[in-house]
Amino acid sequence: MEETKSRFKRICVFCGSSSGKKASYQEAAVELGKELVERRIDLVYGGGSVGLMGLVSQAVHDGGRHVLGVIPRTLMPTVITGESVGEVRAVSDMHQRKAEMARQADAFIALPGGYGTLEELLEVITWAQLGIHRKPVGLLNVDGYYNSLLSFIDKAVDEGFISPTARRIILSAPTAKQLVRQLEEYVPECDEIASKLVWDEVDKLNFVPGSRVAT
Ligand SMILES: CC(C)=CCNc1ncnc2c1ncn2[C@@H]1O[C@H](COP(=O)(O)O)[C@@H](O)[C@H]1O
Repeated sequence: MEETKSRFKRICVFCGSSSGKKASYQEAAVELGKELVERRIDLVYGGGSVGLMGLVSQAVHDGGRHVLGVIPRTLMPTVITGESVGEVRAVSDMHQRKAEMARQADAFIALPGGYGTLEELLEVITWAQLGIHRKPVGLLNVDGYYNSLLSFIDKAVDEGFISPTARRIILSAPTAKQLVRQLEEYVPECDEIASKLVWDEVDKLNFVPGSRVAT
């Protein structure tokens, strides 16, 4: 397979701890893993081997890229979340896990998933809106899984709860190849107020103003 260089060193993937009912969800998780390998991008994710999380991490590991699983100590027993491949970093709670995954990544992708995936996705979007980071965020909209979420967000824009600038934080595409290409081309727009906010070092998620990606 020919390798393509990327502006990203490591991407964080949020996805279901279940596999979903359609084979297309599972195929998309493996496809995304292979796309990261092809572009020489490492993975950070929530650890373990359950559901789509297991499929994407295995695909990246099999392709020879580094896999970092960030997992709260409580979820570490393999009877709960399964064996992790690659490096495992234990953290004390779910909040630390999200902060650590976000700190380690240059971009975020959400595959289909449930509450956990939505929560992680919406948090990094909110952080982008507040200027805590300017890393791209993409939805892998497999078989239109996220159509209703995207319609809801468009309604929130129409109703005046989300600004058009903040709407443009979320990228989406039906395939991994298209989505990663969009993430590569993403140019963050800065809300005037957010751009003036000064966040603590801890909160900043390695964002250096003026740099193309996180350092
Ligand atoms: C006790 C139990 C149900 C464990 C198995 N389940 C899990 N194992 C690992 N990470 C998870 C688990 N549930 C939620 N997460 C976190 O939330 C996301 C998946 O949640 P969900 O399946 O979409 O909602 C993942 O990205 C992960 O960071």
